[in-house]
Parts: sequence; C-alpha cells; structure tokens
Amino acid sequence: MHFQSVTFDLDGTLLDTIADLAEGCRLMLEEVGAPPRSQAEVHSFVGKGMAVLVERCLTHAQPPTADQLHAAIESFKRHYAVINGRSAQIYPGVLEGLQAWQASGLKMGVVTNKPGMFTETLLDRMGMTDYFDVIVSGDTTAHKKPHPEPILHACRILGVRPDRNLHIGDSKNDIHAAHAAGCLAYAVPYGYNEGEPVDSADCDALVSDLLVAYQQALTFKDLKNK
Ligand SMILES: O=C(O)COP(=O)(O)O
Ligand SMILES: [Mg+2]
Repeated sequence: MHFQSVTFDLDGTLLDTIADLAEGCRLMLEEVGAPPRSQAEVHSFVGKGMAVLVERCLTHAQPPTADQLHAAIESFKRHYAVINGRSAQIYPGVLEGLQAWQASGLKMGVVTNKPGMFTETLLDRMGMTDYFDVIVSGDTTAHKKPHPEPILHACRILGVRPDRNLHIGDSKNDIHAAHAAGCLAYAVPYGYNEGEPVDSADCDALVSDLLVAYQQALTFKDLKNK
C-alpha cells in the first residue's frame, strides 16, 4: 500500500453527532433568549468549529456582538459537555474500515475541528479511542481545517510524510486542508459539508463508506514518483 497513515475527520465521517449538536444549540439559544434553530439549520452550520457554529446560530439580520457571542459559547460548552455522545451513532462501515486499516498496519489519527474538551470524551464514550495514534482537535493548533496545519501536525506526530498520508472527511474543509498539506483526500457523501453535497471533482475519490475507502486506497498507485 502506498499510504503509511490515514487521518479521519470526526463529525460527519466517523460519527453522526448532529442530534447532540442540535440539542446543545437548542439549550444554548433558550438560555441566551435567542430564536431556536431547526436540526437542518444546525446541520448546515457545522464544519468550522464550535465558535462558528454558535455564531451562525445567533446570526439573523445582524451578527451577535462579541459579548453576546462569548456568553453563548460558554452556554453551549456547558450544555454540550453533558449531551456529547448521548445520541451519537457510528456510521455504517466505520468499524469495519478502521479494523481493515489497523490490520494492514497503518498508523491512524483523527483530525477534527471539534474542541479537544469534547473530542476525547466523545471517542472514549463511543469506545473508539484505542484505534488512534494521534488526535488533533480544533484547538490543538493555531489554525483549524481548511488550513493545512492540523493535518501537518498529525503527520509530524505520526512520523509520516504528508504525501504518504490519506485524509478522509465529509467536507470541503477536509479536502482543502488535505490538499494544502500535500495529502490525498477521499470524501464520504453522508456527512454535513455545511449543508451542500460534496463535489466529487474536488477530492481524489468519493467513497460510500470507510471500508470502501480502504479498498480504494489499496489500488492507489503514485504515478508521479514511479
Ligand atoms: O466541529 C466542527 O465544526 C466539525 O468537526 P469535524 O472537523 O470533525 O467535522
Ligand atoms: Mg466533518
């Protein structure tokens, strides 16, 4: 296999977390006295981390003030910490895919825009922590995806050259971050992508699930370096 490691996005790729995120937003909006948002709206707001999610929830005609945003983020953190993982579902093919990657001896990581205070608890609650050699969260590095820094940080810790790492995610933020880091990017169509369908033209392969991603990666040949 060409690849020596694989990094996975979390929300919308490994886990369907939308019900918990929507519930965290509902409780936060109620607490700060702002109008509610539907689950479909929250679905289209996820992708650039917690602060952007909260800001999008509060933005109607006008964006919130800095003080309003700060109070809402603190409220979201408090509520989501309790809910995190309660209704989360592992997507079909994820465990089969992780087991296939693991059996082939690749190093594995998670690179998510979710804050670290939620990522590690969530993976623990879902019994998935032991698959991963590195976990990079939205606040681990100075920049989040679509910036390449979090994926480059994971590659450095794994000791793998970026062109030997495959990143798999549900959103253009994953694809852009992976390509900017010099990695290949596969995308799954079932996640969030800020409310839009994933454009297969952007990624190196659109794969229906993580087991199919593994099978596809086995056939990858690096023609440039041959
Ligand atoms: O926190 C988000 O906005 C999305 O998280 P993700 O990077 O795991 O999809
Ligand atoms: Mg995602």
